[in-house]
Amino acid sequence: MKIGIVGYKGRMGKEIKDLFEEKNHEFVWGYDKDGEHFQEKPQIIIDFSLPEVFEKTEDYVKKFKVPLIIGTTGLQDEQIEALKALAKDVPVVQSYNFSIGIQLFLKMVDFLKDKIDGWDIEIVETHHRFKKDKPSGTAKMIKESLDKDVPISSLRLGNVAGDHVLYMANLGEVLGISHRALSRRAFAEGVLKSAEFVTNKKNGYFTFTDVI
Ligand SMILES: NC(=O)C1=CN([C@@H]2O[C@H](COP(=O)(O)OP(=O)(O)OC[C@H]3O[C@@H](n4cnc5c(N)ncnc54)[C@H](O)[C@@H]3O)[C@@H](O)[C@H]2O)C=CC1
Ligand SMILES: O=C(O)C1=N[C@H](C(=O)O)C[C@H](O)C1
Repeated sequence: MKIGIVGYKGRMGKEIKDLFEEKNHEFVWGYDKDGEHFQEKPQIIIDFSLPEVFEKTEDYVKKFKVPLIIGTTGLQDEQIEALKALAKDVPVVQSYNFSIGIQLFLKMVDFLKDKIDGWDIEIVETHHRFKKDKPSGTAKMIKESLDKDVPISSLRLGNVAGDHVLYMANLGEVLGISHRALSRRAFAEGVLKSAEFVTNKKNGYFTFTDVI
C-alpha cells in the first residue's frame, strides 16, 4: 500500500516508514514541521506526532478521504470526538499503545480489577528523556481500565522505549503486572496490523483491541 505519515521525521515516524518499506509498502506522502513531502496521494495516513498537529491531520484525512491510524498521545477529549466524527466517513484506528503485550496487560487488568478492592494500587511508567507528555497515554489507558483513581508515577530516563508496571498490594503481598517494549518496532508492528485491518473497511471507529 502507499502510505502517508504525519510526523515522518520523528522516532516513530522513521520506525514505521522502515518497517512498511521492508514489507514492500511505499512511503509516498509525509507531513512534518517543515511542511509537506508530496510524491503521490497516500492510501492511508498514519499519525505519530503531537496533539497540536491534530487539526492538520484531520484536514489531510478529509482531503485524501483515506483511513487514519493515530498513535499520538495526549489528545484532548474534543480531538477524540473529532476522530469519532471523522470515522463516519473513513476507518479510524486510535490507540495510545500499539503493542500486543499492552493489550494482554489490559486483559489482565480487566480480570483483576474487581478482585483487588482495598489494595494499594499504583502505576509506574518509564520513558526516554525526549518524551513530551506525562503521564504516558498507556498509563492513562491502564488507569481507565481499572475504573479507579490510582496514582501514576512517571520517570524519564535515557532512551527507555516504554515500560509500564501496575503494582497492587495488601498487607501481606505485592502483585505486579509489567510490560517493557524492547524497541519501537513492537509499536510499528501493531500499526502495520492496523493498516492491514482497515483495508477492507469503509468507515468506523476502532481501537487496537478491535484489531487483534
Ligand atoms: N500509540 C503508540 O503505540 C505510541 C505512541 N507514541 C506517541 O507518538 C508520538 C510521537 O512520538 P515520537 O516519534 O517519539 O516523537 P518525535 O518527537 O520523535 O516525533 C514527532 C514528530 O512530529 C513532528 N512535529 C512536531 N510538531 C509538529 C508540527 N507543529 N507540525 C508538523 N510536525 C510536527 C516532529 O518534527 C517529529 O518529527 C507521541 O505522541 C508519542 O507519545 C510513541 C510510541 C508508541
Ligand atoms: O512516547 C513514547 O515513546 C511512547 N508513548 C506511548 C505512551 O505515551 O503510552 C506508548 C509507548 O509507551 C511509547
